Amino acid sequence: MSQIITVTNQKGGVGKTTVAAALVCGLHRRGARVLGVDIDPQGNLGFTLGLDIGSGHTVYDVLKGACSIESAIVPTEYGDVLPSDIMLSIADVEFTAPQREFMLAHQLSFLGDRYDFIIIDTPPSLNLLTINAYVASTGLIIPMEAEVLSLVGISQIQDTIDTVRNSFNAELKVLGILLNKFNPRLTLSKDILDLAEQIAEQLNSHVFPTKIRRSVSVAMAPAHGQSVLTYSPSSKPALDLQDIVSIVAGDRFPLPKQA
Ligand SMILES: Nc1ncnc2c1ncn2[C@@H]1O[C@H](COP(=O)(O)OP(=O)(O)OP(=O)(O)O)[C@@H](O)[C@H]1O
Repeated sequence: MSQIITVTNQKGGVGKTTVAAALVCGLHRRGARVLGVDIDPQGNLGFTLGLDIGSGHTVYDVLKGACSIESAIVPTEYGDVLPSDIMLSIADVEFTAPQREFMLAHQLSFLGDRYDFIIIDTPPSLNLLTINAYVASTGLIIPMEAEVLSLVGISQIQDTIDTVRNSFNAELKVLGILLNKFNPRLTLSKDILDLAEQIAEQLNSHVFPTKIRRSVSVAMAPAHGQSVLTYSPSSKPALDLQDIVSIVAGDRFPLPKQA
């Protein structure tokens, strides 16, 4: 069975796409069969993985029932991708069918055992698409920027997780909170770590022991159609993200020797 992991936080710019792209690329390099699903209308996951945006079917077409999920998946050097579409921004008003929370889970079920991992990148909001991702998922990773404002609004994610667990997907787990743009030398970052640990406890989860350090290489990688993992593999954030990939990959998919 596929492990389906959604990278989520309704706050913008905390590193969702950075983490999702690193997971797709890192798991693919370890020989896992991996699909990245981009449900953020901004389309940044596809862009980061080198996709030519706007050239084929998208997850929007799939959810509308206009094409099969198989026909919309695009293989890339870094793993398969189901690209996003700006039209997803009106999904909340457009998709009104009963059971609309299950649209994505239903479509992913057609893939059977084709993938070991499906990684879903989400928009900075808690809308119908985010709920669809939570309903389809086995686990969530919540990236947070290591600053106070990043913690504001976290209770809304908690409420959404509770709703999904109570009504749609009782098995949904929070795999962990992932602190990003972390500066271990700042006292503030230590205070943030304490707060993040309290939040994680409320979610029955933990803060990943590895924090993602800040580096400009992360911001430069998407312009080259790459995750920071391949764009700047020895940079601090790439090393940190490799740790997270290792945790997700487990013993089944160790890092190949030449990587
Ligand atoms: N560790 C880091 N060091 C430096 N810059 C980073 C780091 N992580 C992310 N960034 C930069 O921060 C910005 C936001 O990152 P990203 O797009 O991954 O966040 P997001 O949560 O997906 O955003 P959105 O909510 O808009 O979808 C990008 O410019 C990215 O390059």
